[in-house]
Amino acid sequence: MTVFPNAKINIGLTITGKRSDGYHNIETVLYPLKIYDVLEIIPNPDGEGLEFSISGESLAIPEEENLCVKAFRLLEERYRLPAVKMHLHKDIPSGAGLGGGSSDAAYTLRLLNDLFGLGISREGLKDYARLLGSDCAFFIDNEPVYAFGKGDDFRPVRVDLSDYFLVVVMPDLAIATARAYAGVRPRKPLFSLEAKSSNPPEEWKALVQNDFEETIFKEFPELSGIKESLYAAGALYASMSGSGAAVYGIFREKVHLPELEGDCRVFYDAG
Ligand SMILES: C[C@@](CO)(OP(=O)(O)O)[C@H](O)COP(=O)(O)OP(=O)(O)OC[C@H]1O[C@@H](n2ccc(N)nc2=O)[C@H](O)[C@@H]1O
Ligand SMILES: Nc1ncnc2c1ncn2[C@@H]1O[C@H](COP(=O)(O)OP(=O)(O)O)[C@@H](O)[C@H]1O
Repeated sequence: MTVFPNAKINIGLTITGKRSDGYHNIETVLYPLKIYDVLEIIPNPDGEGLEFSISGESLAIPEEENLCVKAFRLLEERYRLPAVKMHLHKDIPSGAGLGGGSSDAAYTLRLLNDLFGLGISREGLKDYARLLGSDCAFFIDNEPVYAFGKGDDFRPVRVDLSDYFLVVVMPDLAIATARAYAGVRPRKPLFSLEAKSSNPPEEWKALVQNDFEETIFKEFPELSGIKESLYAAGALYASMSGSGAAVYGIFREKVHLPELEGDCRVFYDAG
């Protein structure tokens, strides 16, 4: 069976404190994007365990560190899984703040559960996903949410970008999430992102900000340049997603940005 793990953006992100487990408490809105990887899992009656293969965008990690493989191992320890072949085709850029690896992991859990009738509930799948990464559980339901705590507790929000045109720009650089968190000083939120995100995107520019931008834009000024280009092209709201490096713009109308396409991957109508 083949499924299409999708990406996400963060709409606003406040880092409110450092936790005793080394993670940070955050407040953010997670919103699914129409940018996809491809994941196929089929039974492999002549094989043993997991046969994993990968194509597309290259990842500089060994197979056992791939989040799809980690998700398989997590369930393999707890359930009787038949031998499978799993193929992942990567198109979602990595180190982008688009959650591609987390989505691959969540879709692996969902697909194994469906294929082999494991009977794991939605909440059970989210609990397994939380073991694989803070972003991962979001992709089980894949609905817009206000995320808090480590970023893996959720409440539904009324954010709907389906009438807008979303552009996601990924420059040729990757940012490691742990390093991005290490550079940020936590702060108290000025207002409730949960409440403000239900205001229309036209009002977000003055209200909704991503705390990672301050430090990451200093290190990579080209990202701030991309955000300015998106505003210059008429974006109602533009921001870096999560810990970067992707920057997105929300537009009222369809746009084409050839000036950004030379140095970056540009995804149109991604919302
Ligand atoms: C920043 C966010 C915003 O949605 O996403 P990305 O930009 O990575 O997509 C998330 O918080 C990332 O989630 P995820 O990418 O799953 O991170 P994890 O694997 O859980 O953690 C990677 C590392 O980031 C740091 N980390 C992560 C989450 C958190 N609330 N506090 C942290 O300090 C920790 O150093 C951890 O070791
Ligand atoms: N299937 C996967 N796809 C992408 N990245 C993966 C995957 N498995 C493990 N990783 C690792 O996870 C990290 C990035 O995860 P990803 O969710 O794609 O990006 P981001 O944290 O920028 O949203 C990278 O260090 C990458 O090596």
